[in-house]
Amino acid sequence: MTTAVAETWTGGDGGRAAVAAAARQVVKAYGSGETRVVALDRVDVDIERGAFTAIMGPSGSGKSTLMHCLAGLDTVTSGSIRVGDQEITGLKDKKLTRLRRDRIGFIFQAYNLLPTLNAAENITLPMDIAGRKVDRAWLGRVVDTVGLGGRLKHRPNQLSGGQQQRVAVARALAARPEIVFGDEPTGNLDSRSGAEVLEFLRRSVDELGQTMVMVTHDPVAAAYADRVLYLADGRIVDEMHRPTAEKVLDRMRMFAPAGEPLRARGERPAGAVAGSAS
Ligand SMILES: Nc1ncnc2c1ncn2[C@@H]1O[C@H](COP(=O)(O)OP(=O)(O)OP(=O)(O)O)[C@@H](O)[C@H]1O
Repeated sequence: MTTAVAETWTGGDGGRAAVAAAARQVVKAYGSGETRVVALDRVDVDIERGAFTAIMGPSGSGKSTLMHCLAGLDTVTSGSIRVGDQEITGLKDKKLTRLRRDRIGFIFQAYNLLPTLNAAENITLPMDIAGRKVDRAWLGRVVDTVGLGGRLKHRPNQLSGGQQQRVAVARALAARPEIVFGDEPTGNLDSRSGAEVLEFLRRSVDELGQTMVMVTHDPVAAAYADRVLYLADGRIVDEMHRPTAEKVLDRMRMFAPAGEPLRARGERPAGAVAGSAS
């Protein structure tokens, strides 16, 4: 299988597209001549609105590239990307920047919080910079959902890693983006803090109706999603609905290149130093 597309483009959600983002025949190649690398090879995918999608696959299979192309962080070599109803392929930098700012949220492995600002200020910073009014009622719900109520006046260095990542999650959700993309959002956290953050991501989908897309290597993390897409050599080779960690691990065994060690949360490949595993 090389496609993961929905049967219909729009649903009954008041005319809003049921598909939050889509890729059609997307090719992304880096370099040229002998050094040309095809990171995405004619990928078709629909990201369902209001659902939690995980993207998995071996190292180098194109997970981050797919996420970056869907989020307008990178351009495609050919094919097209839509966010909602808008074709973003070919948009000029300024328009892409505005689209990312207004419609997309990001959570990265590094929390990227400003050390001099407290949690509340970090959460509203992107909106303050954009000159957007903060919707206090919504912000209250987001803060409750990620469980930060008592810590809003704390600076990042007064918070644990898990709490800092929750601030980053709240920052991503605060502006009510159409989609939140996470690149290994729990990659730097111990399993307990990671589970907390994943539970908040799940709640943001269930209770706030957020659309979430997460790149992960971790079958336990992927089990929080509604659907897992598997990439190999730049193609979508499989997908799974209602995953469990065991089923994801079994599927990973099927697709792991010979000799590549499989990792579950907390396990690191031999010789890796803490924090270096991607
Ligand atoms: N800027 C770049 N220049 C050249 N090649 C690149 C660049 N970015 C990615 N690639 C190549 O594209 C392929 C896909 O990379 P990508 O980072 O998307 O994989 P990934 O599945 O996210 O890997 P990992 O799990 O290791 O993060 C790899 O072969 C990678 O070396």
